[in-house]
Amino acid sequence: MLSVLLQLPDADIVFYPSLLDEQESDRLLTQLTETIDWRQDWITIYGRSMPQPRLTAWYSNPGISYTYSGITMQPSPWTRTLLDLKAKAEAVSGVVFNSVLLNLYRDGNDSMGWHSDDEPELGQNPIIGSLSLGGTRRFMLRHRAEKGLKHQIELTSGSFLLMQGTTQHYWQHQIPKTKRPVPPRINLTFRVIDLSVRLTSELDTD
Ligand SMILES: O=C(O)CCC(=O)C(=O)O
Ligand SMILES: [Fe+2]
Repeated sequence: MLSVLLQLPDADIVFYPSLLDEQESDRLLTQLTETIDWRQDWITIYGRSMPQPRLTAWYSNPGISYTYSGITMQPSPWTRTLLDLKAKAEAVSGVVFNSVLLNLYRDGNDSMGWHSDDEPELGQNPIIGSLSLGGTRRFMLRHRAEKGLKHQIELTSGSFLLMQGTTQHYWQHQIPKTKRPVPPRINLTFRVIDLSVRLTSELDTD
């Protein structure tokens, strides 16, 4: 499988332009749009409550909830289709994932702001496998300390982006809004949640 290693300091990011072909990607976009248990969460920014600018869903092995930005997501059980996609992501990356966060960007107004995926339960060096389906969106990266260091990559339908090593320590990423008309897009970020970290921090707070 063709892959491109991004030449970025303090990062380990590999891009696979075509994990899935166009026809397969189109079919999956339609199927997942209709069958996933999408939810609209609300977020509070500067004391104001507003709908998160995308729909989300969380699927995982039993008992793995996920908390980020103050939202805790209870898992839905794996579906046949998600398990197939998980197997494909695992085959190229050599990583065994136990969960996936899905994001549905309905149009160019949907987005995800600057962040690192660095919650404690993602472990010391989080491994994240990101599969994109549908409309191409721009994925922007910026170094947290070296402000001039930036990179961007167009996440096309069927592509897979693997982030690992120290990437989340040193870099943030975002999907900005766009005024260009863009078709709907689904992104699946397969993750490895470390349950022992969860257990320890829960015990600590008791
Ligand atoms: O939609 C994307 O490509 C990025 C999603 C993302 O960064 C995340 O779910 O943490
Ligand atoms: Fe992310």
